[in-house]
Amino acid sequence: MIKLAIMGAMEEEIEPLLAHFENINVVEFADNKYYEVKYNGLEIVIAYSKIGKVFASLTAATMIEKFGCDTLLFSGVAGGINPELKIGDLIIADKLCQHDLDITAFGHPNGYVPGGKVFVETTKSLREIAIKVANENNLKVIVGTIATGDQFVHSTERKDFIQSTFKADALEMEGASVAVVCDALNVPFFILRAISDTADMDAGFDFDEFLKSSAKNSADYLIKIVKEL
Ligand SMILES: CCCCCCN(CO)Cc1c[nH]c2c(N)ncnc12
Repeated sequence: MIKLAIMGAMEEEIEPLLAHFENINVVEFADNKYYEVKYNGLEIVIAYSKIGKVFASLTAATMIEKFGCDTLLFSGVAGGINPELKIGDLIIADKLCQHDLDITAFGHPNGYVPGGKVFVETTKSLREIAIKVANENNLKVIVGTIATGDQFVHSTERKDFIQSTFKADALEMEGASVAVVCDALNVPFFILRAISDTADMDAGFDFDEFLKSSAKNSADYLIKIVKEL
């Protein structure tokens, strides 16, 4: 029997998820709120971390170490890099990296530190369930690389650096840290994002306009996946 963690970074990313549940028990811990529900015979813990890699690491580790979750699904929005990704489109990460982790001064590649690895792969079996659900629901999703960093990217210069350095298809601010935590703790995980902007000079405006609708796209798809677990 799996105990499922469902995580987002912002309240707007989990609000459309919480809407599916009732009898929610709220646990306050480490400056955050964890929402416990039962659904389809599953025990689920839902939380939003707050923005950025540090908060996301704290929440992912807490859901696993304190709440005993043994599978983690992330739902949220992202900036699109791959021109195939339009606002509202869905991307499933097959691997993730940290675009702002940089000790290149010592000859190391971008995104690498000793003992770490540039790319962390997500769990294949969870991706396969997600693809099956997408096919059954006629949903267009792409599978690709997501780059994570502690900055809201709103310039083609930074976007182009991330694309050329990591061949990333989308970018955001939490996924790779969730990946490192789950990988280290041996917990299967899945990262899903819907595009809210294209990380260029219009990113801020587009993000404000499309956060809600894109977060709902991601959440609605995630719920369909949860039903298959
Ligand atoms: C109040 C401002 C909240 C920004 C949080 C954005 N999330 C971070 O995970 C996703 C995201 C969407 N578009 C992005 C972009 N262009 N750069 C970085 N991250 C993103």
